[in-house]
Amino acid sequence: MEAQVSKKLTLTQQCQRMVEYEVARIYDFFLRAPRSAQEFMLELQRESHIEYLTNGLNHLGPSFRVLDANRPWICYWILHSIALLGDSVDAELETRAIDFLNRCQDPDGGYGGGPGQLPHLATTYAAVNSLVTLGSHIALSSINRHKLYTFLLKTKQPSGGFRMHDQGEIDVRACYTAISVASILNILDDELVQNVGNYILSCQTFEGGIAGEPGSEAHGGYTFCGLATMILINEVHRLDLRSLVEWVVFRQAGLECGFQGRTNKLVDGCYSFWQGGVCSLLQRLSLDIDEQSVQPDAQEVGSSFDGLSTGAGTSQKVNFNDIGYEFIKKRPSSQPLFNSLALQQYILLCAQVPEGGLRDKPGKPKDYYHTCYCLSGLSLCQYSMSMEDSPPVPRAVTGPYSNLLEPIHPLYNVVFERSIEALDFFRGK
Ligand SMILES: CC(C)=CCC/C(C)=C/CC/C(C)=C/COP(=O)(O)OP(=O)(O)O
Ligand SMILES: [Zn+2]
Repeated sequence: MEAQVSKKLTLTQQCQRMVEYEVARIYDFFLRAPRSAQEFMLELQRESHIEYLTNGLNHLGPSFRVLDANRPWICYWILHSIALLGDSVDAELETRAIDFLNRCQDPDGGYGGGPGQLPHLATTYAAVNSLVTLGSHIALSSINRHKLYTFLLKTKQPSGGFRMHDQGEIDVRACYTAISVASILNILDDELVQNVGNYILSCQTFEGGIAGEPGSEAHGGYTFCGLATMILINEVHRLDLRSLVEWVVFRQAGLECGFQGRTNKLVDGCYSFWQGGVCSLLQRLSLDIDEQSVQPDAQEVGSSFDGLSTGAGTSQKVNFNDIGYEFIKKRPSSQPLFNSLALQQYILLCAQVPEGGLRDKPGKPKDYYHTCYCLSGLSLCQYSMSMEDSPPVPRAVTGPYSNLLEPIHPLYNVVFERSIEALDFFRGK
């Protein structure tokens, strides 16, 4: 009887078995295939992806009712994916996108999910990142920064957290989206930063990862948001970085070596960015992690990462708006914290749909969200072994070197060059 009960599989275990079977089938086919077929399977189908994405943007008009409260997100996922693929939209589509996002901008600041909808932090982040990705003077100057700052202050809570929207939920996503847009727009100040670090700290769990809110389970999406926020407000040393490293390195899992979002859950292509992003940020923090290892109390003292302030125990006034620039100057440790080649194989063989678009895992349909975050993760992998200013060496890129994507700024997840252009543009404001 006991033996029978123990053989019963939970739903997650049953799904895990089905995915394992499907993944084993794909890898078996790949390993037995002739070299030319293997090369094809590992090729990024750039043209098909661009076609799938451009079609999506063309259909984002008023008749596009699916995900109606999410249209700035669809814009961001598509525009960012196209930019990662080294392409851009034509002038007419660009003008339509700017006009549409402008109609989502609330007269009192921030962006809603569609024209006339309540401003929301998540769609504000998506709209700002879309406009930064478009990058033109018209796109960047369409953002009303003064009103946006007022909106951010309205969402700010005394606990340090932010509310997603008027009467909305308070969580780590809200902190990240608020701080990220304030940072790239050069409007981040002491008032917005006040107590944010305490809130994020209260969400780091016993496992080492970060949860959406205090008392919840550590999750890759929130861990990226929490870690990026702590870096942007110059308080990353307050996290327990060693336990964060230990948590994230074990999230690359399964036969397929993709990332899972949380312990004992299934691998999913989108975590290539959320968890891959955590690894990539931590790779640039290796000195701070070493410091915590030799001096466990470094967390408590006012140290912050080098290049911005002095060492432990001293507190020097930092210009928050310089952090986006300074962080990427930090030399990453030469080795990534995860198996980059195996993750690239997962993305290309299992998450890529050769006809265009990327997905969570075999058996799931493609969508713009997974296309965006699988490609963002693939880009992180490709550049994970390269030093500043040098292109990746061929052995760092799985498949042909023509698979190479544009690099991203790991704190904002916009194409690197556009992020610097936007930082320069708003610095002068
Ligand atoms: C910038 C921004 C808005 C970031 C959002 C970050 C993000 C992806 C958060 C994850 C949310 C969450 C708890 C998903 C769990 O879904 P699930 O239970 O279906 O998936 P799982 O089994 O993989 O955990
Ligand atoms: Zn996913």
